[in-house]
Amino acid sequence: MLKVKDVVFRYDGQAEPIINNLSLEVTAGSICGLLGPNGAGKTTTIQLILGLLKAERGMISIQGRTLADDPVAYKKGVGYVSDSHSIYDNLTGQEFLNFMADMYEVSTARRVAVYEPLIKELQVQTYLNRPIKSYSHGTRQKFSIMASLVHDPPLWILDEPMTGLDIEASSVLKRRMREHREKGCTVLFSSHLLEICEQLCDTIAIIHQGECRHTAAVKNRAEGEKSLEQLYLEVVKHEHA
Ligand SMILES: Nc1ncnc2c1ncn2[C@@H]1O[C@H](COP(=O)(O)OP(=O)(O)OP(=O)(O)O)[C@@H](O)[C@H]1O
Repeated sequence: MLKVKDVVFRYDGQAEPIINNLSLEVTAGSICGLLGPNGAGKTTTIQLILGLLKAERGMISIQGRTLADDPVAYKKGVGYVSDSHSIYDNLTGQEFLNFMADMYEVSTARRVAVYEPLIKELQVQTYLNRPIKSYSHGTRQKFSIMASLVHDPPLWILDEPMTGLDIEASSVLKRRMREHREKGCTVLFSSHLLEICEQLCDTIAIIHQGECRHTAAVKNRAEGEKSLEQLYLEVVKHEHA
C-alpha cells in the first residue's frame, strides 16, 4: 500500500543526508508504528511521504501511485495529523473543519456524517466557535484528528498523535485507528510509546540515523522471541554505547 524505496534526503545546506537510503513498506489494512530515538528522522520521513519535503533520490508510492503520477489523487489518499498545529490560529475550530472539508471537496452530508460523531466522542462541542489560538495543545490535536479523517483517507498518517491527549481522547483515537484498519485502510504513526505500539500495531519500523534499521511483526510473536523493548534497544544500542 505504502512503499518507500531507497529514499535519500538532506535539508538545505546540509553536507550529509538526514535520510539515508530509507526503505519501508506498509501493507493495506494494517497499522505500522514508526519508532526511533529523538532526531532519528521519523518526522522527516513522514513529511517526505506526504510530499511536504522532496527526496533527492528514491521512490515513494501510495496505492501504486507516486506524487508525480497524480499529485491531487496522491494527496487525497492521505490524511495527516501533524505534531504541531500552529498554522490555523485565526480560524475557529468549526471554520477549520469546514476549510479542510472544502479543500478535499467533501460534500456537506459527508462532512456532517464524519464530524458529528467525532465532535461528540472527543467532547469538543464547546470549542467549535472559539478561535484555535485559544486552544490547548490537546484540543488542537483533537481538531487536527477530526479534520484528517474528513475525506476518509486510505492512508492515515499521524506524527506522535498521543502527545498531549487526555486518557479518554487517547482511547477514542486508538479505537478510531483500529476501525480504520478494519475498513481495509492503513495507519502509519510515529511514537515514543512502546506500550501503544504493542496495543495497536501489526508491525513496527525502527528508524535510526535516517535509515529503517528493522521492521518486525508485533502480534503473534513466537514464544521466546525478544520483547519489542529488547529488540528496540538492540537496534539503537550503539547510540548509547
Ligand atoms: N528544518 C530542518 N532543517 C535542518 N535540519 C532539520 C530540520 N528539521 C529536522 N532537522 C534535523 O533532521 C534530523 C531528523 O529530525 P526529525 O524531526 O525527522 O526526527 P524525529 O525522529 O522525528 O525526532 P523526534 O523523535 O525528536 O521528534 C534531526 O537531526 C533534526 O535536527
